[in-house]
Amino acid sequence: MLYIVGLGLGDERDITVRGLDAVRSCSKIYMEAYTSLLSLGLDPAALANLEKLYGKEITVADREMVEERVDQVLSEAADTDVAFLVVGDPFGATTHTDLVVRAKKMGVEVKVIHNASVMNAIGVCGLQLYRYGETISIPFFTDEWRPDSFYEKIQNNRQLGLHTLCLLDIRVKEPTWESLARGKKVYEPPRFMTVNTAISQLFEVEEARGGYAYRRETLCIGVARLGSDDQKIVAGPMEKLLDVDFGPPLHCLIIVGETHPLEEEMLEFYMIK
Ligand SMILES: C[S@@+](CC[C@H](N)C(=O)[O-])C[C@H]1O[C@@H](n2cnc3c(N)ncnc32)[C@H](O)[C@@H]1O
Repeated sequence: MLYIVGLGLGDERDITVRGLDAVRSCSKIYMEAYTSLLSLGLDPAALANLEKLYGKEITVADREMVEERVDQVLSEAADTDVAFLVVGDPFGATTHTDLVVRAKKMGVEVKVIHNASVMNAIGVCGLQLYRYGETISIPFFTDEWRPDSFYEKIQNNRQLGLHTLCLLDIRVKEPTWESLARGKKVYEPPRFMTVNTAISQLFEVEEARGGYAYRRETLCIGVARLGSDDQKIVAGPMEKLLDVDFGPPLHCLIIVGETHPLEEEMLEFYMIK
């Protein structure tokens, strides 16, 4: 059996009771290591805390490993119980549908144990979840690569009066271009996009596109470390959020659409002074 277990957004104790029972019953535990800090091994204390609470050794599985060795994980799951841990919910934003499809094709039974995701915990900002449009991802711009296809999506959402959740790039274990050309991979240091970088990139795109999807005064909400004890949520005009220090990752950003009076009342609590 393959258990795909959501860990939630806070710390190791956010696992559900059902998730913990499943993990403790498994003989092998993998953890997805490309969409969150906790699982990145960048915080060794967090990993040690997980292992201590779960009473199991955890193999951190980076994107390369999941892509290249998934069949090995699935063969193990055909013979014994294996848990694959995902920070947040297994189907929140980074879907693990491909893993489920492959498992099912190999005849491996799958059980999913859900948890909170950035996609629903964001409700704490006060904007109603059913008034969001398409979620977008903002990638880091480089000198050669400045993809901005998210712009049309923001524009569509805003034309419909809907809010836009922007997920911000995480670059972990990315090989440098030069090392790929040389045929021997050397990895870039890990990077996480801040709310500030996301806003500067959005301004750059807006300027290049002629400017009508959003403006410097558009109301936005910057969110950092959602679900943890030190989460930070600040609402205000986009240009003012540029100067706010949101602290350590992970960050995301909301471009606010048309608001309902109750949404506005809640937003007041987060408004920049
Ligand atoms: C691809 S999603 C991962 C989704 C995860 N499986 C879940 O269900 O929450 C990763 C992006 O979501 C956002 N994110 C995830 N966790 C967050 C948190 N605790 N606080 C703020 N943003 C977060 C960041 O922008 C990050 O780059």
